[in-house]
Amino acid sequence: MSRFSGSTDVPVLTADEMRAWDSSTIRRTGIPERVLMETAARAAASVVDRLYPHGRVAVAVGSGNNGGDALVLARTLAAWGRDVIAVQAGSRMPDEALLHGWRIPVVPAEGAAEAFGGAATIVDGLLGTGATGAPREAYALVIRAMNDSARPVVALDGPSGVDLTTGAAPGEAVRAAVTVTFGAPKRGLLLFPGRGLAGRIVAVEVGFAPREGDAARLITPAWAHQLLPAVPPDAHKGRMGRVVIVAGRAGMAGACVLAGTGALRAGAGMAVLVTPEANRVIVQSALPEALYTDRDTADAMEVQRGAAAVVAGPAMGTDDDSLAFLDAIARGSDVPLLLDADALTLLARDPGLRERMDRPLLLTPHPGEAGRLLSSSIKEITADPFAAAAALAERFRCAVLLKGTPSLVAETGRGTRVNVAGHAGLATGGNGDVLGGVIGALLARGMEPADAAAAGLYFSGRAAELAGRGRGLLPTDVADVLPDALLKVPVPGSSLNLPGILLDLPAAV
Ligand SMILES: NC(=O)C1=CN([C@@H]2O[C@H](COP(=O)(O)OP(=O)(O)OC[C@H]3O[C@@H](n4cnc5c(N)ncnc54)[C@H](O)[C@@H]3O)[C@@H](O)[C@H]2O)[C@@H](O)CC1
Ligand SMILES: [K+]
Repeated sequence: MSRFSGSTDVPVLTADEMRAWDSSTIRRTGIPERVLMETAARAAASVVDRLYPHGRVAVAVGSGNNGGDALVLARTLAAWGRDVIAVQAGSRMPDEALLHGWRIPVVPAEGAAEAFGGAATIVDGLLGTGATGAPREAYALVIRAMNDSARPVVALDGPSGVDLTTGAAPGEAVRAAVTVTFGAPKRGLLLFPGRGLAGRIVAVEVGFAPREGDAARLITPAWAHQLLPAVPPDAHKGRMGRVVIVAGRAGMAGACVLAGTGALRAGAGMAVLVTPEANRVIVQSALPEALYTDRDTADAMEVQRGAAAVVAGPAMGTDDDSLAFLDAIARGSDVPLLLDADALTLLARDPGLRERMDRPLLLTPHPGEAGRLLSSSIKEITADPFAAAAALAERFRCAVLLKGTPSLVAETGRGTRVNVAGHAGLATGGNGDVLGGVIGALLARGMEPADAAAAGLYFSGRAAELAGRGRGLLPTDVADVLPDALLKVPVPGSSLNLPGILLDLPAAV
């Protein structure tokens, strides 16, 4: 569950983008860097004071501006009457003047374990966006002492040791309970392993000017709901969108049922399931609300007549017959087409398929399928999913939903959207099929492919949150609560009154 204060626009930045935003703010507004630091550190101090109001606070100080934040925070907490001690990790302190004459005991890195042992809470102000590579020796020592202390750690801007652009942790890295991040969440806080080390993320506003240019953005509840077309009071099934679903080779009826269920639960006026005769009895018994068409005898053009969107691929098969049928489907209409699963494997085998169709297109690969489409390895895809999603969008001239944690939506010329709704309970076979159906329904209501993909991710994730956090969640459980997820913007659940946007990304169950 996340508290977004109703925001529709929350950027997700790389370290470079953050630095550029910082310097453009200073240039455009004349605000001194010291004031930004003061604001950031005071916000972080109030998070520490609200979440951990008792006992000594040990503040680990690096030699750059992240350490500067730490000193301002230390001084602020001291002025608020808190008992504060500083641990110096670098060969020098950032700027003692930041302490405004307040006397705070400082111990060297070698004294870190003892200082942390005597504290109730630790603040990590070692490294921020200016870090390069694995933390060097004195820093690594302090980080190890922090992690061994079993005290809650509040990280400033990011857990030290995590690359705030890629989420990589090449050496020692802080395991934080809370990360107070400045200006906007950094990419590396949403990508593993960084995401697993960041804890709860509080993004605080520190006085930056509005951002210029394209950046990745979070898919926020308010944004997703604002995109959702209203259901008119005089709606009829013809106006709510007919979704054609090509899924399930013989013996694989489940994929077809799940995609159809997703489409109908997301509000499609009608779902038409195109699947071999062998699947007919199962499909019609499991989902009597959907129409059935025999794929073996179907005419690709005829079957898409009256459709508002088409979803093709879940378990449809990767043999030559499936390729021929997919080709005929792709060329047989101009309404939006979503290609998932086997259809992506077929597209990788025959990329010319893209040139032979003339319609809005959305691809929804997982990293394995993305790797096949880009002729690269899964490792390369997951090392930089932002780049992979953008490369796919460019290569196939379409919207792309790259599945993962987080899932991303990219389209050339539009900033990437990052999903944080949902949890690992969605990691079950069949949830991708439901998602395809959900997005199909949103496409059928006239949403742009990238918007439908982003909203589909949000509403499916939100449904999983509503369905519960335990293990053993079935895709149909998620689909069944979709109507509730679609209903209204969730009310912020937090009563902590923190000075920023709270992202409570689920930890392990
Ligand atoms: N204007 C902004 O963007 C703001 C930035 N602020 C803070 O400033 C931070 C960025 O400050 P800096 O650019 O000074 O960078 P950092 O403070 O993140 O790190 C740079 C310092 O760490 C050292 N260092 C780099 N990599 C290291 C490694 N692997 N091991 C050991 N030492 C290493 C460098 O020699 C340098 O002294 C942000 O993360 C944030 O905390 C805040 O003051 C708020 C405003
Ligand atoms: K830090």
